[in-house]
Amino acid sequence: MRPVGSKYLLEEPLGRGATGTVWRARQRETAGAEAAVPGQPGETVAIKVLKEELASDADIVMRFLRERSVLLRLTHPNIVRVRDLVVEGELLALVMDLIDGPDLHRYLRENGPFTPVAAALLTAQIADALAVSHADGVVHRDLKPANVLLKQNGGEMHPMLTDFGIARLADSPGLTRTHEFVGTPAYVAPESAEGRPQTSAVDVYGAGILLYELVTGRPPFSGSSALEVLHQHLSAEPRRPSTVPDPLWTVIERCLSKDPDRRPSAENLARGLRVVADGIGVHASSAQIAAAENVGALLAPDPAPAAVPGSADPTQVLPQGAGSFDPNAATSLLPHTGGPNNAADPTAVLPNRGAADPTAVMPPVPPGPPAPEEPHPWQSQLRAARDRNEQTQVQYLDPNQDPLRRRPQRQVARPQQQPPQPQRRAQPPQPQPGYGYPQQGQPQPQQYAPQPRPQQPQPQRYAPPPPQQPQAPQREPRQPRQRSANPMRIPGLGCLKGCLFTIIILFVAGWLVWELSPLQEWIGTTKGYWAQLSDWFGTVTGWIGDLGSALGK
Ligand SMILES: Nc1ncnc2c1ncn2[C@@H]1O[C@H](COP(=O)(O)OP(=O)(O)OP(=O)(O)O)[C@@H](O)[C@H]1O
Repeated sequence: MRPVGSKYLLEEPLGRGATGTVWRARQRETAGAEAAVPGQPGETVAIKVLKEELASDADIVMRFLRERSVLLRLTHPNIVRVRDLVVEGELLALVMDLIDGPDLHRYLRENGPFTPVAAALLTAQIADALAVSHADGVVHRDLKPANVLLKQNGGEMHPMLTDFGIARLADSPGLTRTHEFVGTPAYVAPESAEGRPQTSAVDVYGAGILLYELVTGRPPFSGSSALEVLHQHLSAEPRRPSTVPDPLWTVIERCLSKDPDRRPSAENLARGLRVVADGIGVHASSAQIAAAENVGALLAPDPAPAAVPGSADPTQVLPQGAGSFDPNAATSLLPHTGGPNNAADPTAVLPNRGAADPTAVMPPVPPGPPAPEEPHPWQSQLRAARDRNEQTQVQYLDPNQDPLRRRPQRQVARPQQQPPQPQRRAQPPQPQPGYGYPQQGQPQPQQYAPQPRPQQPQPQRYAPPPPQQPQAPQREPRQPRQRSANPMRIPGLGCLKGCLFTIIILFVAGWLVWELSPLQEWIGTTKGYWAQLSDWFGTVTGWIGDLGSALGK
């Protein structure tokens, strides 16, 4: 079991998509105030761990953080609730409610098409969810059966729309800087394929495709390549199956209109579908049947559709050759350069000169790409989020501020240990402001920033400790020691040397006394010491007298 942040433990993978892997996970402890749902220890959740290539893209990480509030605030009975966002090192994860049930793509594959009534009622609930998110300015942009989870409520199935905001994340400049488009070919609205301005009407188009697929078992447009599918979205009309009642077909046709302004708003779509469901059921009254036949009048477009910022580029052209496409796979990932298509993967990425910034409601990205070496404006927020989620951090602490080092105050307080400091500080500053020795009272960002950028605070908590080597040349050269060349300081060595010296002196003195004094004779004759001394004195005196008389002659 792998921890995600300090609050969650991944238990087993539930499924894998283009943008990441969804895991069943368990809450270890209650999440903090930054989570929309704090949760209880032991609670089971679903966690979507975004792919490494997304998590390592700075733009996507920033977008993820910016969209935190959007993702966390979207609540509706038909929207899978996002409980928390985790940023941990290079890992980005969305913590969601765990939905017990299959996704709609799998359900369709295993059980075949829905009845028209069931399809209308199920799509009406999805339209409810879209209406709420569109009112909040959020466009899903990747509506497809795989993103609808079927929650089992007793015998009933309750559709829950998921992956809000994920298409917007994947469509970050980090992935689209080579002009790609993010989407799933079978569900892409014509204006998205063409790179025209996109609005919430793209979700209504996706709902129309989904509705068609629910009643027929397959999406309306298919082909041998993604490009072929996209061309059909642009120019082909959907073929009407004989099993689809007139009123339902009216709704599908309006949703699949090439002109986004002709598509109903999500709210009107939900209302229209319920009227249709009532009118085509076996117990429908004549009034309900008549209302269903007039459903077209209910399908008014949205007067103020939510826009997808940055999606307007009339110069958009379709890619030249986008690889093969498996129409039976509900999802597909197309390479950025339009190479071969891997039909097993979900969300498609196709060349597109528009769709650069899918952020719908959050503050726009500052215009123009930042200089590569400049810190991203959101970097401090990213750092803060990472700090909050990371379990353990080793952080550098200025020795002067380390309470463990400061504790033995006796040493710090000694006045005789401080004198070299004022001398060093009095020296003129070095011409390398970024790497100066950390001094108390100076702002931290300047101490550790590799480049002097006073306006933009640098993350400092995890900056490596400032190198100490540059300080060494500033020290005063030490005077060579005069007293000893021995670099080792042995306690008591001076005392030992004094003792040895005394012993040598005593030895020499004793030897002189032994040789020059009458000591030897005295010991040999066993005389008394003073008698021997007076004999010796008499001998010396006599010897001096003889010497004097000899000199006098
Ligand atoms: N909240 C959830 N609770 C339970 N299962 C989930 C949850 N979210 C996703 N899953 C399961 O995980 C699988 C993978 O989900 P994911 O959203 O990554 O796939 P996808 O929609 O096919 O791909 P993508 O959206 O990335 O293009 C889904 O098939 C679904 O069954």
